[in-house]
Amino acid sequence: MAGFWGNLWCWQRGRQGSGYDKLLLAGTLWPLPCDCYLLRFPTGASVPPHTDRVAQGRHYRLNIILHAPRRGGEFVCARPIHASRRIKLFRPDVEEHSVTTIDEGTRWVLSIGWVRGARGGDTRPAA
Ligand SMILES: O=C(O)CCC(=O)C(=O)O
Ligand SMILES: [Fe+2]
Repeated sequence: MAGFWGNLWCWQRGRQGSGYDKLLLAGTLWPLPCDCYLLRFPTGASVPPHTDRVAQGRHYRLNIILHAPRRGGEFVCARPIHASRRIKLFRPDVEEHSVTTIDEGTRWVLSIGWVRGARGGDTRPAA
């Protein structure tokens, strides 16, 4: 957990190692494990298909597309809970998801994740 909080307000490479960066803005452990990231995807970045599993509980994520790139950068998830142009609510632990290559421009996303049913558990950082 020290590693998690140590990353507060520091830009880091995204976990999928595919050219995007993440900034941990805030997080809580109680009453619900929760994290809030700003994600930045420069031209050429993408996210390959993956799931974000948690050790315990059900992981939910609400992604708000603050700024869409000029071309590319589409969120792909076959079974989101809710998906509109700017708002994506999904279960990243069970539904495979990905982002197509950003062909032109920069994509900015506010990503809020939480885990239900995991007292003292841990949320997985976004992506
Ligand atoms: O940026 C996105 O649309 C999805 C990134 C992702 O993999 C996630 O939020 O778990
Ligand atoms: Fe993800």
